[in-house]
Amino acid sequence: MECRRAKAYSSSANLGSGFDILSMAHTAFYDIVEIEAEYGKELNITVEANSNIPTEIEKNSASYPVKKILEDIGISASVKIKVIKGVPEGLGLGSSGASAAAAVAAINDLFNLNLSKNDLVKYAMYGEAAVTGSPHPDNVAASIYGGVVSVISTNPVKVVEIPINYIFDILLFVPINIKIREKTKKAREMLPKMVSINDYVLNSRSISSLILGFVKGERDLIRLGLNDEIVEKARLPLFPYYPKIKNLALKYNAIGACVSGAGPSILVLTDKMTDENKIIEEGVKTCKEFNVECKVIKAKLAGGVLVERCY
Ligand SMILES: Nc1ncnc2c1ncn2[C@@H]1O[C@H](COP(=O)(O)OP(=O)(O)O)[C@@H](O)[C@H]1O
Ligand SMILES: N[C@@H](CCOP(=O)(O)O)C(=O)O
Repeated sequence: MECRRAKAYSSSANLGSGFDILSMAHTAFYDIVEIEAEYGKELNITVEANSNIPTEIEKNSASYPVKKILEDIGISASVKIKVIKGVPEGLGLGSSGASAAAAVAAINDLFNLNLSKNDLVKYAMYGEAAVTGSPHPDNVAASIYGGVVSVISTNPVKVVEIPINYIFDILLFVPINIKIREKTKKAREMLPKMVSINDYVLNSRSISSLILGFVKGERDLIRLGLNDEIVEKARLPLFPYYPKIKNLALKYNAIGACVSGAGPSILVLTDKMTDENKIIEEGVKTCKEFNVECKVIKAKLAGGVLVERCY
């Protein structure tokens, strides 16, 4: 039996106004997916996990993309998938996406499929569909590519890595006593069907400012770009402490702050001009005011998914 082990990092999607477009992989957490397989008469997949995630093939974000790949290519095999969760679920840290990213990379290597990174993203999106009902591409793109990515097309999938020319650190406020079942699915249902032209223009300005800020290495543009008028506002009941945390992050000169994915975690970008200690101290107090216990995780940008043989 051949076996591959893949490691994929957590991610923060959206980055303000880049809903379903932008995402950043970070070293805060990672998932490991191990896949063992041998050719057989028919396709048979089993999945086990070290946490309480669904183990039905079509409901787990690691196994569903594997099934899709093997069916499309026409491979009959007996496949055992082991998901070792490191990314906590339902906190806006791309947990389902990290498993999906690791799973597609492992199966690609195991069967020598030579799928491109964009193909891996395409299949990993089935993992998000399995979990939220909609195949959002941003988290899986970041976990597969690493760094900061922009998904500029989904049909066909095309992901662009954004060159980062400004050095920053990452702080994540992660609420540890909030558990919302099917959080991203619910958060997507909160979104408006129509947006005003005014909000559309403001968001377009923000996204262009953020991308240009990263590329040109200009702090002010990144700060201006980390804003959103549409998605974060519609979802505010999921993270009522966010405006206060964002205000104090800006007060203590963070580069900027936004909701991490669909929340409830908050992403703060910092640099040497930032008073990180104050942000952490006052941010944790702010969470408490809302009866939320926040753990603060310091992280850096992470690389893309890695695959090795299991021994
Ligand atoms: N392999 C997996 N890893 C993490 N969550 C999974 C996985 N498979 C299914 N799920 C389900 O997906 C949900 C978490 O995904 P989601 O709501 O998108 O949050 P997030 O991606 O922010 O962690 C949970 O309900 C979890 O049970
Ligand atoms: N673009 C998606 C991102 C969801 O990220 P998650 O980490 O919260 O699952 C959305 O905003 O719905």
